Amino acid sequence: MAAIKSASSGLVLPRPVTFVTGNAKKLEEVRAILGQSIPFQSLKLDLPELQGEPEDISKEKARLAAIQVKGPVLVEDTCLCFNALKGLPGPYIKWFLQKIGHEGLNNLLMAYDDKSAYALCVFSFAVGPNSEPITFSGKTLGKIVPPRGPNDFGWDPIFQPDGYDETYAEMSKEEKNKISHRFKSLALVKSHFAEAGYTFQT
Ligand SMILES: O=c1[nH]c(=O)c2ncn([C@@H]3O[C@H](COP(=O)(O)OP(=O)(O)OP(=O)(O)O)[C@@H](O)[C@H]3O)c2[nH]1
Ligand SMILES: [Mg+2]
Repeated sequence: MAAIKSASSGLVLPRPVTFVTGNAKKLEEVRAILGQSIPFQSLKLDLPELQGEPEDISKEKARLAAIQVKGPVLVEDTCLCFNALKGLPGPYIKWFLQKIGHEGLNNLLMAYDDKSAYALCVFSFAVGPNSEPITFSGKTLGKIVPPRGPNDFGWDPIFQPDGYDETYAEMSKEEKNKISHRFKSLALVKSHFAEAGYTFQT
């Protein structure tokens, strides 16, 4: 799908952007963080859980999503990386969380003094199925702690961002959305959209 360069400003996208995710909690946060800054629609699709480096995984997700949507897409892939384990579980956190839970994730670090970790969110934007996706990475540093706070979203109860006494789960949504990996990644997406001056074909 070709994007057209408008005479006056930036690229004209063939359609509004579709944020593709199977995760309702991600969608909630993306809506709260983006507000009206980037108009988007959402599509619930369970994209394959890919292997590899975070940026490559996110780009490939965007390619697969753009093929299905046949238009401009945003996707994101989230990693939780333990420094003592050289970045693992990283992109495989979904399965680790599902299989061993918060306690098991804490136990993985039992043999190490270093409990430091980072949450990484890599958004990818693709104009269409034939265009190379662009990635935007946001990282929040913190440490892994025994679970505290409501169990609404994934590993939020065991991630305590640096400089805070609360885990992500104990913070209000507004507070998390001001400092989170997702907020930082979306700040770059917003800047990109502002610089590119995208408009949409009607
Ligand atoms: O406590 C959390 N706080 C967060 O801010 C957060 N963001 C993602 N996750 C979880 O980490 C895994 C990422 O895997 P993931 O990126 O493949 O997501 P997903 O498969 O759920 O959705 P998607 O791939 O369809 O977008 C999944 O288990 C997500 O539930 C989070 N947990
Ligand atoms: Mg996924």
